[in-house]
Amino acid sequence: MSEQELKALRLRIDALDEKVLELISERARCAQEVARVKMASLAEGEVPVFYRPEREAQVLKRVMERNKGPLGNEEMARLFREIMSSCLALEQPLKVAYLGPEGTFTQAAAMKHFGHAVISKPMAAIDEVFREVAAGAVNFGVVPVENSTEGAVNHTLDSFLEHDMVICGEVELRIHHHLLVGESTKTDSISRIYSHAQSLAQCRKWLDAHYPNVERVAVSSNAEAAKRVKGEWNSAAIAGDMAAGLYGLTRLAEKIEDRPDNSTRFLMIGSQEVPPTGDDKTSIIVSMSNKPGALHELLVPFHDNGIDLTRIETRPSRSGKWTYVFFIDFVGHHRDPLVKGVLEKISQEAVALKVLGSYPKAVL
Ligand SMILES: C=C(O[C@@H]1C=C(C(=O)O)C=C[C@H]1O)C(=O)O
Repeated sequence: MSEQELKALRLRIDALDEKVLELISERARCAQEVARVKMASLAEGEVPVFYRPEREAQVLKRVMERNKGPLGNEEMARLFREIMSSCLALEQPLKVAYLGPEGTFTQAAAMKHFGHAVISKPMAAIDEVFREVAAGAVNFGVVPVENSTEGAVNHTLDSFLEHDMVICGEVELRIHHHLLVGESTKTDSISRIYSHAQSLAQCRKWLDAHYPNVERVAVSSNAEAAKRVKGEWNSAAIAGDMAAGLYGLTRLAEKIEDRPDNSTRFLMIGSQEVPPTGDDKTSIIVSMSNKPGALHELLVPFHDNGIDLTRIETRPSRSGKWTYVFFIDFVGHHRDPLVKGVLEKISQEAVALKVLGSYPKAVL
């Protein structure tokens, strides 16, 4: 390509960037106007709601539907995700607590869902995230809820039994683990591998094949594992890209998870009810009396009404020995007439029924 051609193309890009810049600024001014309208239409004593997850899901979906390339739909939606995040921050910067420390997959999930223009706060444990949200110190919390290889995150499910929380969103992340070492690690003398118990489990076969006699040490998070390795000559960590970058570690082996489709689902928790978008999910907790056929009774109304169950999990109820609660996710919104009918039917049979929230299905 000639120098002249290159110069002409760069001039075109400069001109386009100017237009993009002007359009983004115009969009941001619109968001400021939206904030003004929201404030002006408040009733006496009413708190303004700036963040509207249902609207954001619709914006992203529209972008993906209309995108003609060459950028892929997900790539384009990610760009718009960040533009919206910045526009919302002009209205009100969101405060988000997540399962920390910095560099965890939960932080990556928080950024994927809310974008980077949020004030984020790492918490030491899942229960702390719930408490921070309940105390009103942050607007939302982000916690892992299930992994495609290892199943439920029980700490999260149990925390829902203890706190009154509304689920207002979900996000899924593909989880890639790497074996990481620090500058001072002697790679032929590794005698200890740190990681979170879930991640050690997700890489069990790989570890059995490559480091069968090395001690596996479970720590509170992958980021904590990465942090420890930094100063030790005989240890390695299993963690993801964010932790590797944050602690300046190098990859001795990449993508070592046993299943290539290894993914984790995260929930956004808060106190805000989300209106329907037409493509929603609902999460409920139900406890049934301990009698034969109780689970069957619980599931029949879903089947009869053609409602798609996406997940069912059982946990001890913590209020009596050998009594259980069911965590159920299904497609639909609790305001849909069909879903309403099913929930009414179930509540007639159940000892207790709690709707944890209806929220847009993950777009990204
Ligand atoms: C602009 C609004 O407020 C926020 C910002 C949005 C955006 O930038 O598109 C969308 C929804 C809200 O989270 C709105 O409610 O429309």
